Amino acid sequence: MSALDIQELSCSYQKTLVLDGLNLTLNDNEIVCLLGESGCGKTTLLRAVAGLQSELTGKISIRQKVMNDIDINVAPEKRKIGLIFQDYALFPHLNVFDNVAFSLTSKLSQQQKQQRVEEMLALVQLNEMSERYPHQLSGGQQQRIAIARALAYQPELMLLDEPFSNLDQHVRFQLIHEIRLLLKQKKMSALFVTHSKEEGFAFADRIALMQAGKIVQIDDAQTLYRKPNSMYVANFMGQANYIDVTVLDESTYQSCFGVLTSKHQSNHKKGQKQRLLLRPEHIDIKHDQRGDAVVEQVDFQGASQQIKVRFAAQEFVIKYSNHCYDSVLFKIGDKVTLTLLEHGFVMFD
Ligand SMILES: Nc1ncnc2c1ncn2[C@@H]1O[C@H](COP(=O)(O)OP(=O)(O)OP(=O)(O)O)[C@@H](O)[C@H]1O
Repeated sequence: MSALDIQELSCSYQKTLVLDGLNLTLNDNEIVCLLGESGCGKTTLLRAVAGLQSELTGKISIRQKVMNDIDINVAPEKRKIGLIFQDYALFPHLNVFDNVAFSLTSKLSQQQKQQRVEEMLALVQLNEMSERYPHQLSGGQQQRIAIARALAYQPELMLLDEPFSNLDQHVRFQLIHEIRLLLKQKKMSALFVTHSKEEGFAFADRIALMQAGKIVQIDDAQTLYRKPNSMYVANFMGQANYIDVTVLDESTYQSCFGVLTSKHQSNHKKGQKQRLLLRPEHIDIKHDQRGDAVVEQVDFQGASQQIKVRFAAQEFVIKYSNHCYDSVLFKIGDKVTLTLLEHGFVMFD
């Protein structure tokens, strides 16, 4: 059964289309990340699923129950969703225990409530802190309480809007892994908004990349990075070099690196021009006094060097891994030779 099904969803603000006939399905026990640049409609989509958005057309179903359709608009509190925001949204005047207990229905006895809250606090490993108030907790602890509160309500779907962006780098990735594990333990499906691809990589099973109110590609992180379906996706997912190639036959291409041979056959036509994607780690660099490429910029990044090189009248960005202590260091003006390493022959028109 799908946890969430969105069909042809459109939404406008004052006649400006923000969601444009968008389709998305979340599987059971799946975490999907909505990724995209600022203003592409991520939060609007999350708000639409939560029932907080007006001016919608299209259909939204949660666990096959229709929430939005022509003449249907189920109220937010009846959608059985857990919401987590960037600012934690805890009640400052309630202690941790009461914050977590807040959304529990009055149908539960006092003892059942106590049990549920204790279970949730144990889950986020904060049972020692039930008497504290939000201002006595770190940002990471407050977010774990917000998660405990959302889970206590036993939602059918979790919606998370930039939940990690107020935390520093170290706590952020620790919490991302912790909460992912927790959602998996609880077999919870979740839709998660971020503009950070690193967060998406770490937290989600699949990433839906949005552009101007549409999902342009949805896949796991490796596929999005290695097999982007457009230059927009390729550029969003990481640094990209492109070279012009001419198709010689179904598996060979003429390029500034000579003739390139792919292991796979394509249906490109002989003579066709294509743009070939080369990630910075697909190009090897070696010092060479007789080399026909020149180093223009070097950024030492600890584990690697990012090197800009001019070759064949264009600039290439190369990632050189400092895998041993005395790895070669490059400097501006060095003459070098570039060689292509194995890559996926991803090409665009
Ligand atoms: N209440 C509103 N009234 C008018 N326009 C709005 C309103 N809320 C959002 N918008 C516009 O709708 C578009 C999508 O906004 P949305 O907040 O969904 O984007 P987003 O992808 O979540 O962006 P960000 O990453 O910056 O949060 C933007 O162009 C935004 O300016």
